[in-house]
Amino acid sequence: MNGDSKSTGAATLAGGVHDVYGEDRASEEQIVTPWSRTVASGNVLLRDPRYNKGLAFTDDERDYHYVRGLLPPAHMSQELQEKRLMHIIRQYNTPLQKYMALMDLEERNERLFYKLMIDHVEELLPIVYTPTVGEACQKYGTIFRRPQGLYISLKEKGKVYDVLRNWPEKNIKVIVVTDGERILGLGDLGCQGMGIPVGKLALYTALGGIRPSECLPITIDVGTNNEKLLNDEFYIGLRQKRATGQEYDDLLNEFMYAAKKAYGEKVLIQFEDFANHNAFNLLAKYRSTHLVFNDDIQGTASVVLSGLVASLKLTGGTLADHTFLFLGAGEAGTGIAELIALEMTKQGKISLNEARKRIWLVDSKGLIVKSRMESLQHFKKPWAHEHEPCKGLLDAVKSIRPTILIGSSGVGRTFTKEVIETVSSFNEKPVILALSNPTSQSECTAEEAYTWSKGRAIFASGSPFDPVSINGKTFIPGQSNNAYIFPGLGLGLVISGTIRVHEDMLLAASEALAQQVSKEHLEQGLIYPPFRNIRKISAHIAAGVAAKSYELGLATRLPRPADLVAFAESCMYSPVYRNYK
Ligand SMILES: NC(=O)C1=CN([C@@H]2O[C@H](COP(=O)(O)OP(=O)(O)OC[C@H]3O[C@@H](n4cnc5c(N)ncnc54)[C@H](OP(=O)(O)O)[C@@H]3O)[C@@H](O)[C@H]2O)C=CC1
Ligand SMILES: CC(=O)C(=O)O
Ligand SMILES: [Mg+2]
Repeated sequence: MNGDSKSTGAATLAGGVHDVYGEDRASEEQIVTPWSRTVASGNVLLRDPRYNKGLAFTDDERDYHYVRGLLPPAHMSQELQEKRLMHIIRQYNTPLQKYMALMDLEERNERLFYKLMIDHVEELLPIVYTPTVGEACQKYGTIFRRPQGLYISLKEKGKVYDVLRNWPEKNIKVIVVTDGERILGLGDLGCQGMGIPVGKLALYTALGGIRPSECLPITIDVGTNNEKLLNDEFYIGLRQKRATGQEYDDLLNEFMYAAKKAYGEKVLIQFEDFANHNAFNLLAKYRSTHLVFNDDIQGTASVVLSGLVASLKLTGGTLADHTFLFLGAGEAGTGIAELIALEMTKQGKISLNEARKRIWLVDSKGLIVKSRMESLQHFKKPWAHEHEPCKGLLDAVKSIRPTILIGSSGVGRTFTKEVIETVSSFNEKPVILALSNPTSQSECTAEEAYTWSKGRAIFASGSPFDPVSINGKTFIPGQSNNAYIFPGLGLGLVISGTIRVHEDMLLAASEALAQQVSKEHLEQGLIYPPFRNIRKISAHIAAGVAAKSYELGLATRLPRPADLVAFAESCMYSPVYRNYK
């Protein structure tokens, strides 16, 4: 018995605080009981990030909730706090310091964090999301302070449901899950991939309006093959090589069914940054039993298709009039290719086979052609057309003569001067998308695309680039990133009570996004609307997705709201401080 003052004779410790539960006096060997109050008032209220509002507590609130004296006497509105925080964040020298400051803020004051994110989305997105989140994942063990999200490792096999029940929130609507094997274009970061689900879910709230308490970031830790991490004393994950085969499948399966048991049939599970040897299989296995989608395959496809549809207004022609060449034939590349082909079949009298013939992909071994069929992974086979082998991208560009060039290889600086000059030599307005993240892995920079194409490229990239000035003309590069799609897509699925994701919903999301591109945007060479309008954009995407879901009979929230955009907007989380009684 360690907390009994009678037995020890010491009723107080540490400046007179009554140590009722004995934590302070317990020696390191003694066992203590973790304990916390359940009603948030006083110091507990101030330290609860969901309810804390710092100096914005009114005098009455300070009285009623026992915080008088726990705060300095001044009052500060949320707007003034926001101004102060932005000032502090802008003082930091490096993006990683800003990232850490923002994560600390989220831990301290959730509403203020989201107010900042929403009001300064263009400035803060590159911090909380790509590219900075990539660096944060690489250094996650070193910068680790408090855990965010739920870790399910091989050690939890057989207990996954219990682990999910440990999460403090019970009403979960969206899970983003990774196993950390393909984090952006940075490869296997093991357990440190947690930064990605955390970042994606912050965007679900800030960009898509899903309540923070309804979001659950999860990392499944099956080990890592990253030697550097395995030898890093600060690594936070299991120190073993990745489990594969049955052992991997069993843990994933246990997780998928435990998630449904814990949160219901309609919990949305977004697969994120799995390596392609698992990603396609997981999607195929669970798409008919769970509400799932793979962001890298499907979300990316939807955002890229949207940008391409918008770009047709600049280049002319229909999708089927274009020739597409991808560098990278993995999740992103083949996912985009499939959706483009599907859209072509919907637009015209063209078969899927005919549509696919307009699309070519290059992988690490060269152009995907028929003669390679035997050795190709299943997701590449539909793209193996009759053609001579081409070793590198440049040869493929010369031979295929694409009108649209898309980078999805995860390898930086692969769109060389020669590649861009060649593609620009036979296109008045070449469409060039350098999708790979983070910035270091981008196939080219915005400046390179505009300079080497002599200002003619219609360019967008996965990670943001600043505007570029060439010979007095300013070019504004767009960001082609699935962050435009998944928050609105998820919102649409959640508010309509959708039970399964259908490809037509991805097309609906894509179309809704393309509709937000105005004439003025196009005149500036932009094929995506600015992120600053993202909440409105997300509401439109959500409405498009929900409408499609009702049409397909997959929505369970009845009756169908008449005005789905207004309904989506009304469902969105607002970070404005609430009054407490
Ligand atoms: N902008 C956005 O919204 C998104 C961007 N991405 C980015 O796209 C990139 C790829 O992701 P993902 O498709 O999931 O990855 P995958 O690993 O599934 O695919 C990568 C592909 O690139 C090929 N590749 C690798 N190196 C080379 C090379 N030197 N030359 C030619 N091809 C090469 C691989 O070839 P092989 O098959 O032969 O190994 C593979 O086909 C990442 O950087 C990721 O961050 C992903 C999703 C969304
Ligand atoms: C954006 C994204 O999902 C990726 O790069 O993996
Ligand atoms: Mg991803």
